[in-house]
Amino acid sequence: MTNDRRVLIHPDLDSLTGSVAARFLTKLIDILDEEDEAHIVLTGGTVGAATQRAIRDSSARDTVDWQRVHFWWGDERFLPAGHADRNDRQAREALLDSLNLPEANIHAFPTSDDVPDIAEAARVYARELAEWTKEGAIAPKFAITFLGVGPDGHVASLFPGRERYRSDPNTVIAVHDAPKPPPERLSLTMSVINSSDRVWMVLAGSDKASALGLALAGASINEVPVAGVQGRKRTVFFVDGAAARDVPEALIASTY
Ligand SMILES: O=C(O)[C@H](O)[C@@H](O)[C@H](O)[C@H](O)COP(=O)(O)O
Repeated sequence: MTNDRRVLIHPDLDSLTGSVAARFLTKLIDILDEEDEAHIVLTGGTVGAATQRAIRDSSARDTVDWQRVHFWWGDERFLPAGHADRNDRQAREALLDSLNLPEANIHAFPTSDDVPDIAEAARVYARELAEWTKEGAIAPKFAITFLGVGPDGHVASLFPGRERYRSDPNTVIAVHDAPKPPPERLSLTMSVINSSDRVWMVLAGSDKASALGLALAGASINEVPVAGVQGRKRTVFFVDGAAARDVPEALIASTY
């Protein structure tokens, strides 16, 4: 199988999230057969959260040795601890609180009350990433990075027309002007996202169709940031029929 970007089309959101959950748990078991631990990057957003709930509700959930799984985030809203809009709070409620998972395995971005200076918060998370990064790598060995995709084609908190964020040589950036509220966010950079073994994007709804179609038709990363996403081994778009409206036929791997 090549590393070409693959599009898997599902009839609706529920079948999409159920399929991703089943694939995720199966892949994680395979990975843990080979590796001592697995590092996973979670995403914020509604489709990401629905996917997390589907993993939580899967009958196969507890076949995974969660003690050996670490969770990170692709981005975070720069808000105080426990704020309802924080991606880590939403992921804990949707999935992590249901897992037999050590707290030390949860690598959340700093909170705005703990580290009030957002630039320092970005440096704090970059240091934590570095603690788990092997010699010669730029980030921990992320087995799977989940990403939601915005209607404008943003992923994590990398938005169109903000070249300075995507080409930043650091691993974590502070975003001050996010068009998706809240404006202050922290985000992994594209190079870190693309250092992942696998990037799995989850998107549903007709409002995502244009961005996905443009990205797959060769739009620039500046215009449609998702166009710049490429995992080291696999890059998969899990979509529903509405989001797949503009996907070139040749790129459709499966329709369920
Ligand atoms: O912090 C965030 O908001 C997310 O990380 C963001 O990148 C999200 O994944 C997309 O905006 C898609 O969100 P939906 O899945 O809700 O459309």
